[in-house]
Amino acid sequence: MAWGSEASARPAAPPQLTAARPDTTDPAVLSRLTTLEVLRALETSPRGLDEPRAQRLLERYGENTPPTAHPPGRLRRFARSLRDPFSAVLLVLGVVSAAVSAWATAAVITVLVVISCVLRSAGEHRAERAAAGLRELVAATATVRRRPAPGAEPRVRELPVDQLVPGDVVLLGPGDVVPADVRLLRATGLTVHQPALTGESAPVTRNARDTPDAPPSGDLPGQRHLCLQGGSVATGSGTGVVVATGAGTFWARQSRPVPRRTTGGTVFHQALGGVSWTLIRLMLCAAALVLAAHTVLRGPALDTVPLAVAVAVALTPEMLPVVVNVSLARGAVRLAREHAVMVRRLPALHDLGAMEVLCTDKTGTLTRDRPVLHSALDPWGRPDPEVLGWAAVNAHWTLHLAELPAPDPLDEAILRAGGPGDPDPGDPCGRLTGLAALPFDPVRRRATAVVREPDHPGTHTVVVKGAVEEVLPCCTRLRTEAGGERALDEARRLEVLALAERQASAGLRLLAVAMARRPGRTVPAGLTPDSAERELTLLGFVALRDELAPGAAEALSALARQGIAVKVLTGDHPATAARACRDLGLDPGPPGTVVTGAHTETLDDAELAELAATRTVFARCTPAHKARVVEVLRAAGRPTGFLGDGVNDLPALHAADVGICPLGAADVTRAGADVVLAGKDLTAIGRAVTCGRDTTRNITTYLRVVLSSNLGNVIAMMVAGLLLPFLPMLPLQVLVQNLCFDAAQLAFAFDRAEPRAGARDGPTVLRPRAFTAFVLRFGALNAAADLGTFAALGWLLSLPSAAGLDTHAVFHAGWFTENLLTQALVIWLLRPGSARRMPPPLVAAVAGLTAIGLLLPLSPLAPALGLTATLPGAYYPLLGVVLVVYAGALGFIRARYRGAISIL
Ligand SMILES: Nc1ncnc2c1ncn2[C@@H]1O[C@H](COP(=O)(O)OP(=O)(O)OP(=O)(O)O)[C@@H](O)[C@H]1O
Ligand SMILES: [Mg+2]
Repeated sequence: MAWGSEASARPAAPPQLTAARPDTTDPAVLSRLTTLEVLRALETSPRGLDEPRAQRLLERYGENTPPTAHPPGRLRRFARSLRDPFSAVLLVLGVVSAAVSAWATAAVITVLVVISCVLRSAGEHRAERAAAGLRELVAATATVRRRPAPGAEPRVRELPVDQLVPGDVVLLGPGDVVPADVRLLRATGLTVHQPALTGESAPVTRNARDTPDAPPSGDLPGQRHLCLQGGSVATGSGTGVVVATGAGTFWARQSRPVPRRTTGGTVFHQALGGVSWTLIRLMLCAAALVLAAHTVLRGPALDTVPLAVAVAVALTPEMLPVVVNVSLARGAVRLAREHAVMVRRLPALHDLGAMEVLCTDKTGTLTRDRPVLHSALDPWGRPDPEVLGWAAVNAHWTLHLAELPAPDPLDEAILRAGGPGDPDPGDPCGRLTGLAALPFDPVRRRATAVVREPDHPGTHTVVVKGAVEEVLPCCTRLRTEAGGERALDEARRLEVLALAERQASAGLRLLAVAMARRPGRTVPAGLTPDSAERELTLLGFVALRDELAPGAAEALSALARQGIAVKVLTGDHPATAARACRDLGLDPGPPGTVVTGAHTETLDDAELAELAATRTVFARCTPAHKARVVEVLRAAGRPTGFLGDGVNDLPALHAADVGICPLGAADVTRAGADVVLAGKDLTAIGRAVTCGRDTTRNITTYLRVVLSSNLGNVIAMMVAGLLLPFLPMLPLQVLVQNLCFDAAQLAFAFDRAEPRAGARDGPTVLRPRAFTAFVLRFGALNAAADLGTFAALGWLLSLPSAAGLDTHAVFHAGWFTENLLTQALVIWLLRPGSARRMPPPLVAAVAGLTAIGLLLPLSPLAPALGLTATLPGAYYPLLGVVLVVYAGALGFIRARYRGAISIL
């Protein structure tokens, strides 16, 4: 690349060996050394390392893998899974049982907790492994300058980040993640985002200094001439030498992992927390009720405590964390395999399903960001090739002088069309000399280059290009039709804006180009936007056309069908944005309804939330504007996703419940996104949403089946407790049947929701209220089936033929069998979708429950559990009748409340 070889022409510091090599990873040492000393210590130069030496250094220092915390061991993971509310509550119940000497109850509870924790930690381990595998697929690269052989000319190339070694010279540009600890050699307008390192959320300025500032406390992140691993470039560019990699970096030495985006507080965590606490409250109420009812009826008795405990345990969906984890991990793996969508944070899958609004960036996401030149116009709208020439001068010299690792697509298009950067086509070999540059940044929306023209000795020529609304206020004059200049009065200004509006409405991306010649001999020291970008003469515009991204229109219409509102938040001109929306089939609203970033600043959060609820397009947004729109939408209670590719999208990506980035996004955007689309087609978003919804639906089905059947049991147990002179089911029996049911429920994690053709589709969130009505209805039905069984058993036991049978044991065995069989029926019939097309794990669960229900009371284990082996033969036909009636009623209610079953 040209700017790489240009830079290499500068004299290099000869590599010298020092007797005692200072340790450049030591903050105290590093903060003392000059740039030259650092280069010497690392035996490198601004021309970069040669490949053979880099190989040797790689062997010596090892790979530059970002330091991650040691993956927790089995025991740690097990201990961690004890921390979830269900395990904690169960453990308390176990302790209560032990306190009243109900040892069997305490033992079964312990077994339940252990099984759930083992399964959960194993599931998490597998999910983490899968996620790590996916992360590798989106691993980043660094731009380095290396020489193929010791004497050869340096070349700039992309290198996997883990191959970097101390001494490598890296180029940093907007959107790059700082790949290692770097001492800057050059920097232009460089600002780095490093909230995790300094706690500041705004980007911090970085510049090259030969002699470092004396830091007050040896605090590396505060030093302006260093870019530390974990930061990312917000604007500008820089070249630096790697001083520490892998375990030697600042972060590794803090023995903390490079922080990722915070995961707490998303829809998923709130939803799961809400559901868990609702259930825990329900469970405690039920236990208290059982205790109170039995005490009132029979006076205080210690044996009701284990029963109350058993009821509480029976109501606890202790497998919920396991089912949630396994379902999410399976969904993520399926998305990766079938649709090339990487879910980097598993709960994001739930949040995708919950998403009600998707905010998306335009350029690079809905459009391809491969602009091609359409026209170059003077301020009056007539073709003028000279304007393109000056735009190319600006693009060429900002690239060169700022040493950007890669040109921005707009600059690339201008350079492709405008040649090597000289406005005079008669002399294309570059008579100009670049002096200084202020690279583009998304807040200023302009780029400036200062050059020297041989025909204008003693002057500097400032060339500015950027968004029309940003360049125009810097202009005081404009080119006339005759090639002269005149003052830019208010009337002209309005005319120019109207021309820009017309061009933008045609879908063109428009850049204004302006210049000024100012006296000056030397390179302007300390070039600032204020000093350079003023009193310019407007030369005209370059208009570029960008194609729509493949599949963007289909993706948007699929999202609309899925009930997701799409909003476009772009840095581009309102009219260009509105036109792109129209071309994509998204209604931008009547003319004048595009909201601008500047306008959002005049509104408070409530006003902006109101506006954001109804408007579709937000244009001329800075990164902060984008993030604020996302924040107010979220604060209004609408789960919000953000889809974007650029460094200007990062704050919004972090602010959203789910951050999604398309293929080809900047490194830092990929690193910050929860979901990465690795395929070309944007329609994968719709599929990811469907997968998220299916996963949530599986979890909800699990909760509904488990809770309705458990609630039924508890109601039946309480009613029977009031009617019978003995405990309707012994605590141990409650727990054993609970254990069987738990095992069967794991199958829900393997359920595959069926295509919901024609059904109303919408965002899915785990919401306690969403299934309370369902659970009550089906719970009552389940209780009715239990009570029917009690009646049948009561009648059988009153017959003369039953004389001599152990009434309690027969009753317990009869109910035990009925319970497991009704639970099998519930799994079979309450699952959404066709009962005939159940996946094998669910078939196995139904068959297993049936077999245990029928055979356990007949097995040698029965007496130990207080179940008898001699159920009267007449019981089975009666049970058959109860089950058939129950199944019929289930089917009836299911058909009646079809909507309630298939939709949350
Ligand atoms: N290299 C550049 N030089 C000068 N001006 C630029 C350059 N790149 C972009 N601009 C101007 O700045 C505006 C904002 O750019 P920004 O990167 O924030 O958003 P965008 O690329 O237009 O859109 P989106 O936010 O949808 O990706 C652009 O519309 C353009 O007018
Ligand atoms: Mg973009």
